[in-house]
Amino acid sequence: MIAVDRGRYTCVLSEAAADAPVVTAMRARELGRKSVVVGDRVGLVGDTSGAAGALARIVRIAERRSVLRRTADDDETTAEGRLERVVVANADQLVIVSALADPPPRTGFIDRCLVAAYDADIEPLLCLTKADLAGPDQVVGYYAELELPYVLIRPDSDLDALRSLLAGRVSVLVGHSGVGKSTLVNRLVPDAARAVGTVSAIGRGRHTSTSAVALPLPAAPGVAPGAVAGWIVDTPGVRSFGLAHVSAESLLHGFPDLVEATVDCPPNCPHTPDEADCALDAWVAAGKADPRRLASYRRLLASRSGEGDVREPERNPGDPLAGS
Ligand SMILES: Nc1nc2c(ncn2[C@@H]2O[C@H](COP(=O)(O)OP(=O)(O)OP(=O)(O)O)[C@@H](O)[C@H]2O)c(=O)[nH]1
Ligand SMILES: [Zn+2]
Repeated sequence: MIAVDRGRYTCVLSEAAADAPVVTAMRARELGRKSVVVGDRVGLVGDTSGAAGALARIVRIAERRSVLRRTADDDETTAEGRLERVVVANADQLVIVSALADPPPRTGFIDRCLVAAYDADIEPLLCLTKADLAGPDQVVGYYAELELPYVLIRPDSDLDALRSLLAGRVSVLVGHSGVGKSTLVNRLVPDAARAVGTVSAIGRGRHTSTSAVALPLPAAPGVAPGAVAGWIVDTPGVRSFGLAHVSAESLLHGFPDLVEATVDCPPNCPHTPDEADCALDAWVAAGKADPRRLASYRRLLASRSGEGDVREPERNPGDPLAGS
């Protein structure tokens, strides 16, 4: 299933061929409350001809290989805020799109995405755009301990390195407004607007859609005409990942440079700043991890439990990369 709009699900009958029939379907009643999300492999019955006006029914959702989730918001005070949502099923990779300038990179956001990726058990890839405006050293330095793969994007660069990392996989792209995600999607899938526009379920082009949309990456010309080189899932509606559904321990998976320290924590240590025996403070004091990393982990911890300053909107001068 590659797109959904107002109860109409767009499905492709083959994920490997660019010209595979596209079928519009609705949920069958027997699915109960189970939601169908982009990336789901589904069983279809009824009219699967893909002819104009034809409507099939989704009767089955295959077991998911991975589940990328978010809590809609960190706001515990509203029903919406506590709602856990599946964003995409069966993704292999989370591509975190961040500009190096204009807007400046926000490691709080990147850290949040990393936690979501580890929680979903999919691989993160840092995609640093606007490399023509600023160098990557600060951001890359911050993640030095993580062996986080990254690619640099500038307007005139070829996208070969990125394309090879996307090849044969389902990759979800996330990023703040203005980082150049649309520009990148349009470069990767030159007919993205048209491709999505022709899918009746979506309406008039991608900008009318706020939910995730999967787009087939065209194979390099001459390599395998008509083949799909991989899929990217654009997530125009996802501006961040609320992490209320992730436990404090799981949250640590996004911080592999801190995990080792916690073997010296007392049992059930909450790892918060007011926990006097938390071993994380000594770990950082001993120079074994960057203090900004611990600060970021604790900001995410606090945002989860509804305490503290969740958004951290202002960049403070002592911590030029902070903010989520
Ligand atoms: N200098 C520079 N500008 C870029 C680059 N990529 C995109 N831009 C510009 O950055 C602005 C924002 O790009 P978009 O692609 O619209 O950003 P977006 O992340 O899709 O933002 P939304 O459309 O709000 O979701 C546009 O004016 C682009 O032309 C880049 O690599 N270098
Ligand atoms: Zn601790």
